[in-house]
Amino acid sequence: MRDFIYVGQPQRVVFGAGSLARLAGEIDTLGARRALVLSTPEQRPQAERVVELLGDKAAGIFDRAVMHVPIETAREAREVAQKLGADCAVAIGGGSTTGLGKTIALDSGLPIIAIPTTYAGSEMTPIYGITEGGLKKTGKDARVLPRTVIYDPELSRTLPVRLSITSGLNAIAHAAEGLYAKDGNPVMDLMAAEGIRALARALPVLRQTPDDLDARSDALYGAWLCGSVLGNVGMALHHKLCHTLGGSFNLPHAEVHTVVLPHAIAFNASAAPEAVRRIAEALGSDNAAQGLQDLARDNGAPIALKDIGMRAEDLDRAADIAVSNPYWNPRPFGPEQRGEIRALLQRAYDGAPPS
Ligand SMILES: NC(=O)C1=CN([C@@H]2O[C@H](COP(=O)(O)OP(=O)(O)OC[C@H]3O[C@@H](n4cnc5c(N)ncnc54)[C@H](O)[C@@H]3O)[C@@H](O)[C@H]2O)C=CC1
Ligand SMILES: O=C(O)/C=C\C(=O)CC(=O)O
Repeated sequence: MRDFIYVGQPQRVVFGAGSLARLAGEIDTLGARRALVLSTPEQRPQAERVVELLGDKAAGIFDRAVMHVPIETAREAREVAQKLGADCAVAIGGGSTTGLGKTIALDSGLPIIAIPTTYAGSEMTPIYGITEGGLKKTGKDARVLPRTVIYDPELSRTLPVRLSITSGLNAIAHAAEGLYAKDGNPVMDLMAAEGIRALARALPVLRQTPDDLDARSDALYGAWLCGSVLGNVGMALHHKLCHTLGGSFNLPHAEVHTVVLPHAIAFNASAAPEAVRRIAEALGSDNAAQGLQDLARDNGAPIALKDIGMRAEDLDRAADIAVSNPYWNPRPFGPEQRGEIRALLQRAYDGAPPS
């Protein structure tokens, strides 16, 4: 019998090839006048293109976004926004740039327009992350949810193939865990299954032809759906393991998601059989966990933690951290399950088949 709570998120989403051209109109719709444009150093040329498009609606560029949002960078960006008299920020880039925008919004309330160029999905969530003194903390706050999101598949054409695949699997992870979230609902289930389907279809095409605009559009559509799921329901074991490995051992975000996901899904398979059946169906596979590892490996993405910078001697500490403050999960993974989580991490480290 159905029993759920659904809360819609107040966001405006503009999707389509060439939709970057609608940015100035979207700033008007927000009632704003001067935008600070945020980017990573690598994406400064895209930020400059935005400034050119905006003319006198551009207050300036802050191009120092980096992964996991160091608090010093967030403070600096906030000061620059204030000094330049910006009344909104435009974040053009992946999760790192969107994350920087979110930390500005957290204190200042400055509205954010996100223009995602990866498939991380942060633009659809009220989740923020910030790193202080080497420790990353995450939180949820409605103030950080971007007010407007412009999805222009043209902008992701330059995303390197490896990051296209791993970022797509980062998105799939949001949907996969959404299907067994304790606060899930039928709308999110539909979005999750459709998001996984779209990405599973698009990624092999992008591996072969990274410039294919239809596949870029399909992947970004999947990222929107999967990001929406993450924004609406809770995270579980998989995200906890990735936050532990990324935050405490500085592993690359999308790659960690890619490697860990098959193992987390295998761990949860007996406790959430219907969710896992739906993941497999959306992947077009008869085994969800193996289907996810195949999707990664067949498209040139890493499947072993040892290949993305993890050290064998850190596995014990990773298991300790992960079980010390667990997220809700359909199969418990607190201190009593430490041995099972350590074994899961070993399989992920080795790149073994999920079991
Ligand atoms: N709060 C949330 O809901 C979520 C937050 N995140 C956060 O996002 C961060 C990771 O974001 P990602 O998108 O994986 O990577 P990223 O934003 O760090 O981008 C990785 C690299 O790719 C470059 N890049 C991005 N798009 C490009 C394009 N179209 N063409 C060429 N280069 C491009 C960037 O400039 C950067 O150098 C992490 O800090 C993670 O914690 C990720 C997912 C959800
Ligand atoms: O793991 C994810 O992809 C989702 C959430 C985060 O990364 C949290 C953050 O913003 O750092």
